[in-house]
Amino acid sequence: GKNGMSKIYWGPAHWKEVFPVANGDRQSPIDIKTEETKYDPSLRPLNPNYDPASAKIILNNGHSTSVEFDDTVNKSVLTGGPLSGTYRLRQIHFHWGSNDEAGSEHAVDGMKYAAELHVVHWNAEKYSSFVEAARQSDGLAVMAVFLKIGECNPQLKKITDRLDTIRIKGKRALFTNFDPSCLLPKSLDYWTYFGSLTVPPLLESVIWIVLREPISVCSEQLAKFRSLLSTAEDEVACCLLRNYRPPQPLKGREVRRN
Ligand SMILES: Oc1ccc(S)c(O)c1
Ligand SMILES: [Zn+2]
Repeated sequence: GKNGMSKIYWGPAHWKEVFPVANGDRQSPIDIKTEETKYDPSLRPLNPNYDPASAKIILNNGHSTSVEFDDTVNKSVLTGGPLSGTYRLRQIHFHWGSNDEAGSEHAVDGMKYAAELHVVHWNAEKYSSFVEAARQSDGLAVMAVFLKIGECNPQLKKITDRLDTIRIKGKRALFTNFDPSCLLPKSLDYWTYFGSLTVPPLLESVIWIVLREPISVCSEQLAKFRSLLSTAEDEVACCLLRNYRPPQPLKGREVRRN
């Protein structure tokens, strides 16, 4: 990690030294080459069904900001799409860059968006906890939504307006009555492939569902994400300017589309 003294930057290039799976066969994110995606008629429509009462807190964990949901019961779930069974909503979080030109993790024909939202679910039908599911090849389902620079997003404002109260790493605040469907685009058309977490421990347990239509975000809203701190109270302040992992080798994987 970073500290005031020796600036040891623990960036993505170093992760393989501690997590060898960083060089695995199903790492994320990837650059989606649209001409090579394969239409799959067996893919069903996505069916997100979230209860706003499930939202609990908004958190700065030092490498992103997340909204955490009550995942002790099947109140907010995702079914359909490529999924067999019911996946329970756990949290949403964001990835962004130090400028508006890059920041998304997945790319589309080499093009990056300004940021990316991850809506994280776990297979509560087969496994008894998120931590157990995160170790299974079909344990997690993450919906990725691209954020494209444009109009300020009134739904995203509910989140960006609270970031000044959780600037320091480890800070959290109450955050309820929030249905993350409000951050989804009109079309739920998607690409899907088998991948991993994009942050350490980079576990290869994610069924990725990347929505093809982006939502909008304005520069001022992105600037608020960058003003979060990656450092705790007792450390020299360091801004969370960027937290996206670059695209990883496809290693023969197929990307399907509905
Ligand atoms: O639980 C998760 C944490 C981080 C990331 S990038 C995920 O995709 C899931
Ligand atoms: Zn993520």
